[in-house]
Amino acid sequence: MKVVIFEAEEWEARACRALSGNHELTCVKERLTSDNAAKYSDAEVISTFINSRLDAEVLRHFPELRLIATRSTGHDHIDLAWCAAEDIEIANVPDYGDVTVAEHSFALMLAAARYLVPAVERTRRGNFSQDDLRGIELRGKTLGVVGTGRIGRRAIEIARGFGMNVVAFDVDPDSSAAANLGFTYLPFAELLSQADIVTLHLPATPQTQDLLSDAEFAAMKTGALLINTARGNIVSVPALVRALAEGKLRAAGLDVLPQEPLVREEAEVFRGPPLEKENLEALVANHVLLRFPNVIVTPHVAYNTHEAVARIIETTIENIEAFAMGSPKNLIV
Ligand SMILES: NC(=O)C1=CN([C@@H]2O[C@H](COP(=O)(O)OP(=O)(O)OC[C@H]3O[C@@H](n4cnc5c(N)ncnc54)[C@H](O)[C@@H]3O)[C@@H](O)[C@H]2O)C=CC1
Ligand SMILES: O=C(O)C(=O)CO
Repeated sequence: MKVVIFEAEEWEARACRALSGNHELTCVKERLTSDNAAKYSDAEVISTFINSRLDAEVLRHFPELRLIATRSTGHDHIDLAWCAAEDIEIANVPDYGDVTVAEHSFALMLAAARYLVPAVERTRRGNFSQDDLRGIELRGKTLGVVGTGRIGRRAIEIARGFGMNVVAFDVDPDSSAAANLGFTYLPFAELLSQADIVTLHLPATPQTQDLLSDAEFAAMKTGALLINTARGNIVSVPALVRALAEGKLRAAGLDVLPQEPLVREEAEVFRGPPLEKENLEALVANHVLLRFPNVIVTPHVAYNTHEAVARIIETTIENIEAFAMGSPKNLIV
């Protein structure tokens, strides 16, 4: 099959040589966009990371396309309806990141709880003042986990190790996990009112867009922490800014933001057509958010450990081979 791997770092391109000789392989460093898609229009299989937006505008350039092998767990960057209508299958990597992402959530949680970033910035300037650096312990606090899939369950295991109480919400609760890991499912509103720290581990879908907005922040405990390693648009950033400005939240640790490509490539915004009002608002809100001293933002790196990226490429190769052999794996249904 003609296979094109986009967003491929050199080591990934080398790893992809493990694909069987039956395939014609092209590795491209850049992300896939409507500007470069036509160059690869005979591809039957494409693989991208999450920075390529695979919507109709891009995918219509690929008349031969049969499989998208996304090198991610999340698939909100792909137009599922278009793919279904065009008989394009999608395979993801569902289980590379539970440990890696859950550990990053705790890195953010501890950093937010102990003001780690301002503390380190201060000592780097030779300032050893302890003013405003008194934090909180995790032990004995209640963690609210939204989404008890692979990453959420791993986060719960870590939380139990810290001596935290755990409450959780999931649209598809897993009672045996609750019994085995020692946590309690609650309705979403109750979780918000009981949790000292809320951590998000659910996918971005039309149903989860702005799941946390003004009403949900109002329902949270004053002084609560929010951790988001899931997807940016699950949290309304204007509402989050209001909650921080009003002192409702103590701090937030965020690995993801809405409109990440816009934030990352701001110069592009001014080269292209004027932004829609909604996107402009998201961009402005992100900027305000980035200036709060009690907000820690990492650049969507929760997935990024040596172990996890090796698992991603290994599974992607397996996904492509399995599809080519007629016994597809990890298809999103
Ligand atoms: N920041 C990063 O680098 C990474 C972020 N992620 C994000 O983490 C998300 C979760 O990953 P996994 O735990 O592996 O997925 P998973 O599929 O194992 O678990 C997701 C859970 O969310 C639940 N869920 C779905 N809709 C919900 C709703 N409306 N309310 C409450 N729960 C809901 C599901 O029932 C499921 O239990 C991914 O979808 C992805 O967006 C994943 C990997 C890396
Ligand atoms: O695997 C995913 O869904 C990611 O977000 C990787 O960054």
